[in-house]
Amino acid sequence: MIFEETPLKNSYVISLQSFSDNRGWFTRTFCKKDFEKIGHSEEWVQLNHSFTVTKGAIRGMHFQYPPHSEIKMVRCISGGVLDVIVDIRKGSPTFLQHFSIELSAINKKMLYIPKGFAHGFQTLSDNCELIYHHTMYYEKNSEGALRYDEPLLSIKWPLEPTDISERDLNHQYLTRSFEGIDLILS
Ligand SMILES: Cc1cn([C@H]2C[C@H](O)[C@@H](COP(=O)(O)OP(=O)(O)O[C@H]3O[C@@H](C)C(=O)[C@@H](O)[C@H]3O)O2)c(=O)[nH]c1=O
Repeated sequence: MIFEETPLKNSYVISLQSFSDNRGWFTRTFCKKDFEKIGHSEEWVQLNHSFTVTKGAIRGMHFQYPPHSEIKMVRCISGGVLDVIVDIRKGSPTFLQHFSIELSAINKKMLYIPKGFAHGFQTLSDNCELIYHHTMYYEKNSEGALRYDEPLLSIKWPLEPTDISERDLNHQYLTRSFEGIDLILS
């Protein structure tokens, strides 16, 4: 596994190393020892899997408020997505900056998303499947979100949005008073 820190401190693009032969390939997607090198010691307590039918669909930008802030790791196992994270850590030098990367079944890249980030993606093909690892249990009442079209973020989605959930269309725009997530409370 190769870990490359993104410009947003503590978030990583992880490239997997595949062993190929005539049968196909084999790759490791998690190793406690390797992840300890980037300071990861928490347990994954939930694994989730989503399927999105339509190319151009957007899901996001989601996070959980403290004390349920979580580390997330995402991998696309069918199709491809533009995956986007936004730094909403209070006091962070990269506060409200975002990073995006294509994750696909072909490139097998994973994104490691620390606490205090919002996450979302747009599908670049039909029939996209994503696998998520989470260090916190899903807490409906702690869900938070930014809008995918938030002007303070200026995320450039590559495709015209084709499908967005009612919930995601109803998130509020940020106000200038938004100071971010205080991770001391996590
Ligand atoms: C996220 C989640 C949802 N649910 C339920 C709530 C709801 O009835 C149904 C669908 O939920 P949502 O509409 O929030 O699904 P979705 O919009 O796909 O939410 C996901 O979006 C991406 C961007 C993420 O980063 C994920 O962590 C997650 O928030 O599944 C769970 O039971 N457990 C979970 O962990």
